Amino acid sequence: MDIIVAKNLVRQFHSKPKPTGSFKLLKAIFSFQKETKNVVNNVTFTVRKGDIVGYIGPNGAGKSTTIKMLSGVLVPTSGTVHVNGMEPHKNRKQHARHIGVVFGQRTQLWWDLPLIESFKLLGKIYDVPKERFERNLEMFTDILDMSSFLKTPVRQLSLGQRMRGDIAAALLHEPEILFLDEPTIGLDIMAKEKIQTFLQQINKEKEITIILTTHNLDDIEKLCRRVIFIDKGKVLFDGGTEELAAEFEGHRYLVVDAPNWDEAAWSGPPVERRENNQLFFRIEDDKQVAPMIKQLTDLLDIHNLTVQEPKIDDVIKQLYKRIEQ
Ligand SMILES: Nc1ncnc2c1ncn2[C@@H]1O[C@H](COP(=O)(O)OP(=O)(O)OP(=O)(O)O)[C@@H](O)[C@H]1O
Repeated sequence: MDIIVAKNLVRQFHSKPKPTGSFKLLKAIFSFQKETKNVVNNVTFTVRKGDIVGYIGPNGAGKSTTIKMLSGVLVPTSGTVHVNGMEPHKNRKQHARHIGVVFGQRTQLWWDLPLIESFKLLGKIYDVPKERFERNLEMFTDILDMSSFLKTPVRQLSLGQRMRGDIAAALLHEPEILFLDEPTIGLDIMAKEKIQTFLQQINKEKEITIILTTHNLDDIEKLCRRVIFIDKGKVLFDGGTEELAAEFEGHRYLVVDAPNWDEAAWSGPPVERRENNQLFFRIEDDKQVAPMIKQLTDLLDIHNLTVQEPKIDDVIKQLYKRIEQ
C-alpha cells in the first residue's frame, strides 16, 4: 500500500537577484525585480507502508523543502501530495495525528521544562490514553537510554540527549509515518547508534514508515533499503540501495589478510589498495574469484579471506562527485 504519493511536486521561492555592477547595494534594495526559483522541481515518488527511505542530496538540493510539504508546513506551488490519503496542508490538524516530525536543527520540546514534562504535555495535546502513554514512554526510555536525563530541563541536555528526546516526543502518539530531517547531525557515534537501533526497532515492530534526510551516509547504510537522490530540486535516482550500487559502479572486493605479501612474486590482477595487512582486489567478474584464490593460496600463507559487498557510502560519494563535474 502506498502511504505517500507525491506527483509533479513543485515549490517555488522568490528572491531578489544578486546585485551586479555599480550602486549594487542601492539597486538591490530598491529593486522590485524578483527571481523565481523552483527549489523542488517536478518531484514524483511513492512510498509504501513500512519502508525506510533515505532522501538525500547535496546542500540546497530541496530535501527539507520536500519534507515540509509532506508534513504540511509548506504548501506546494503546484503538483499534489497525499500522505495517508490526505493532503497535508489542507488537513493539518488531522494529518498531525498520523505523522511524527523531527527537524534536527530545531526542537519541539519546551526549553525550560524537564524533558518528562514536555512528554506529558505532548501526550495531553495528542490525547494519548494514559496507559498507552506510559507503555510508550517506558519503551522509548529504555531503548533510547533516557532514564538518566528525563528530569533534566531541555536547555541543559547535550545535543545527543536532546535529539533522542525529540525523536521520542515525535512518536508518543504512535504516528504511522515519521519524517526525520537530519536526525543524527552533529552526534557522536554512541548517540548515532542508539538512534539508528531505535529507528530499526520501531520500523520492524510497529511498521512505522520512515523518510529521513541525512548527510550521514552511515544512516543510509544501516537503515535504508531505498534511496531517493535529489539535486537542484530534481530526482536523479530512486531505487533500492543494491540498484544504486549497480548503477553507480559499486564494486565487490576480495579482501585477503596476508601479512607476508610479496608484490614481486604476484602475477595476478592488481591490488587496488592495502590497509595494514589486508589486500583489496576488485572483483570485475565472479569467474575470476576461484582461480585468484588458488593463485593466492599457492603463493602465500593466507590468514583470512572474505568478499566485501559494495559499500553504499562509496557509491554515494561517487554520485556526489559526478554531479559536481
Ligand atoms: N523560505 C525560503 N525562502 C527562499 N528560499 C528558500 C526558503 N527555504 C529554502 N530556500 C532555498 O531553497 C533551496 C533548498 O533548500 P532546502 O532547505 O530544501 O535544501 P536541503 O536539500 O534541505 O539542504 P541542506 O542539506 O543544506 O539542509 C536553498 O537554496 C534555500 O536557500
